[in-house]
Amino acid sequence: MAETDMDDLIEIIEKETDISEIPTSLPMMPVRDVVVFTDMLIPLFVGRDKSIKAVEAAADTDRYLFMCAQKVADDENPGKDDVYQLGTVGRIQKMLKLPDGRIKALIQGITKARVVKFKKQKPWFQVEVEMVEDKEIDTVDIEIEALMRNVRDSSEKILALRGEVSGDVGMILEQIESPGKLADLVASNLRLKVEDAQNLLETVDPAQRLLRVNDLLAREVELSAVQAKIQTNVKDEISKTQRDYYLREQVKAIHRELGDNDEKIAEVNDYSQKIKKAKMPEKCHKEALKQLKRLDQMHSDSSEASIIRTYLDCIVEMPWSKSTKDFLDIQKAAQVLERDHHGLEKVKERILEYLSVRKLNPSMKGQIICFSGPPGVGKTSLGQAIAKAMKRKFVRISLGGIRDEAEIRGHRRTYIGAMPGRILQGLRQCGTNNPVFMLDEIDKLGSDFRGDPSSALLEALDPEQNTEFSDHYLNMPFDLSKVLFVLTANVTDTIPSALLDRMEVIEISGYTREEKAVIAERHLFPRQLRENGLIRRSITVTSGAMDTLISQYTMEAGLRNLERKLGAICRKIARKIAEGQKGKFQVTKATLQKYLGPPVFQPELDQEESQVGLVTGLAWTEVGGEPLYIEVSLCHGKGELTVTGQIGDVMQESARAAFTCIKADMDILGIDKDAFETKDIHIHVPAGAIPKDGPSAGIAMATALISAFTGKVVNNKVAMTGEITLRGRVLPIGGLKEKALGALRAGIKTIVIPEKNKKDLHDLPAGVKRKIKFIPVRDLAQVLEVAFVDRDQD
Ligand SMILES: Nc1ncnc2c1ncn2[C@@H]1O[C@H](COP(=O)(O)OP(=O)(O)OP(=O)(O)O)[C@@H](O)[C@H]1O
Repeated sequence: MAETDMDDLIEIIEKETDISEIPTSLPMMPVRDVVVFTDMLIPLFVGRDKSIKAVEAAADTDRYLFMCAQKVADDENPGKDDVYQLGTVGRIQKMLKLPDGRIKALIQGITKARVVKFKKQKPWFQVEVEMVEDKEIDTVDIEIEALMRNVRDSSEKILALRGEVSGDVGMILEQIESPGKLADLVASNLRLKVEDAQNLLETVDPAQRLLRVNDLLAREVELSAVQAKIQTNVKDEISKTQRDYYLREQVKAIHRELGDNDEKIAEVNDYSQKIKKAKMPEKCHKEALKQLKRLDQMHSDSSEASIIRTYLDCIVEMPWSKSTKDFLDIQKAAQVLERDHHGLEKVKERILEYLSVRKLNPSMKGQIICFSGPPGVGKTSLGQAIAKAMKRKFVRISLGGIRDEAEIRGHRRTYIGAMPGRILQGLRQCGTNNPVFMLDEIDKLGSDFRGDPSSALLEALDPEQNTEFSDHYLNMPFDLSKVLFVLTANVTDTIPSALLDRMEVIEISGYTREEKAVIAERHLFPRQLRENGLIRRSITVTSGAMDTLISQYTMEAGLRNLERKLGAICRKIARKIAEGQKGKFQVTKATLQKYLGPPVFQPELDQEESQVGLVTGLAWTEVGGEPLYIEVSLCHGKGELTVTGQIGDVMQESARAAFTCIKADMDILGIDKDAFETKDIHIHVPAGAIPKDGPSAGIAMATALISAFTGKVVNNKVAMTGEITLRGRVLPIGGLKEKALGALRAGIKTIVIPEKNKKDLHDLPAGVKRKIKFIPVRDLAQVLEVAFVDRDQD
């Protein structure tokens, strides 16, 4: 195999060889990839067997060798037709046998020759050749001279473009005067294709050959120029990349100096992802991006940046488009409500109606339900049950004592420590935009110079407005229309009327003893057992114990204290078990004291005997209904009326009205006419420290006054409620159910009620109606018929 290293510049051997001395029968060596020109000194690696043999045969004789190019470079064993007939006779100048069997030979081209005959096959090709000489040129004319100069220039140009030093070569080229030799030297260095080189070799006219070389050179110049340009572009590209890298590093350094480090870049990226994920409305999305851009341009340690960060955290966590799927299986919902709550039929029915409408009309505008009733009657747990039934999330916030509008609507972002309002905070916490949202204690909402929270609440609750609820902090509208608001209140009178107007109030009054016993047995006690780590089987509370627990250890409309007391019993038993005591524990009426100490309430005590001037009224307070005792005393004086016992204006007026009423009718009532001039009248309503108000004690006060003036004894088993007019008419009152339950708790057997309240009896639990006698009255005379104790009976 022959290889050439074209970068080793071939030397010009000027020494002339006598061609006639060269034998015409020569060993032939096919060479690939290269055409050997005359006067060319070429190093060859000879590897193929036949070629090695040919070189050895030449070396053994006079070192002449015929070299011709093979037509196909890959051909390992070319035949006579696979090589060009015209080649070059060369002379081996040096040769070296390499350890791997190959030969390295330095061969000099002497003359061109053509194969005349392929001789008998030896281990190598032996050929008969005839020498081919160049056409003679007599004189080098001007045209050839110009051509030669051109060729020299182009060669130098190429060398320069290739980045090779041209000094020596330029000199050598300058020294060559023969156009043929110049053509051969340049051609041998041009990295020509074998066909092109062979073509040149075969051109025997030196001028013609030079012309061709010139053409090839021109092409080569162009190629080299393009190549050089590409190279420059690549270099440019590399240096541009380097420059960019350098600039980027500088920008990074500047950012670092400004506090914009990698963390900040990561933070900004993180926020932009989160903003995308939050799926907020277009307008809000724009605002969020605006704020993010501001953050990006800020020093990350600045206080403003931390404000923006808190703001972005808030808006990306808002449930703009996250909602739970409503579950509206009415029967299942009924089961959930029934399982968690005993009684409350009307309330449950209303809730199921609501769910049914929602099922038929999913786009129904959010209605506002308000549960009103004393503490511990299950308002909150009903709200939770609604959420459970609909499979919605449940949020609860308490509005008690809120006076600042910003609590509802949020602070403007300019305030330090500004936050969104409680409604949006609640939504952010629960993570969906359609929870059951309970606003507790709406009746305790206040207002002062910091604004009116109820008006902000109105905007949040009103289905007409709340699609675009604007929170000051968020500073963008948030749609609250999917939220199911449930409000709770103890009384409805203190709820701002604009709010009250928009809600559907569902009254939940207290429970009777029987109801409490059932609820305690089914719900409260099992829960307390669970919470205290006890098993049901190990403890029993007898019904007698439960009854005493309800009547003597609690005095409430709801169930909170009862549950607390049951908890106390469970804790005591838990301790015993933990200390190693075994067996079953039974809580009876007799052992109850052991667990809870002496009874706290003695309901019958206050009214042990009937007296003159002492009447039992009924009050309706936030904690339910309860007896209200009215005392009247007469003492020596000038007819002055004093009313005490922390009573409000309305009650004061009611006392005056009652007084005037009986004064006007004193004859009929049998009151001594001097009594009003000679006696001072004092009406007192204990307990004096608790504020009381309302007109419903009117008939009770009138009765107490009459009793005091006439000396008639008032039946202590009769309670009364009703407003009185100056003409002695009895007007209706509110909260009859609560009052009746309170009276029952206090052991009252008869209640005098205004006739117009007769319709409310329908709503009373059957147990109450069974145990209490209700006497509807139209005027004071009818009240008195019931109120006074028959002396004979007495
Ligand atoms: N009808 C009922 N059936 C079963 N459990 C009840 C019933 N009513 C109330 N409860 C239980 O009584 C406890 C007190 O009820 P809850 O906390 O709902 O009262 P509330 O009316 O919301 O009181 P507040 O007005 O003070 O918030 C709860 O544990 C609740 O489960």
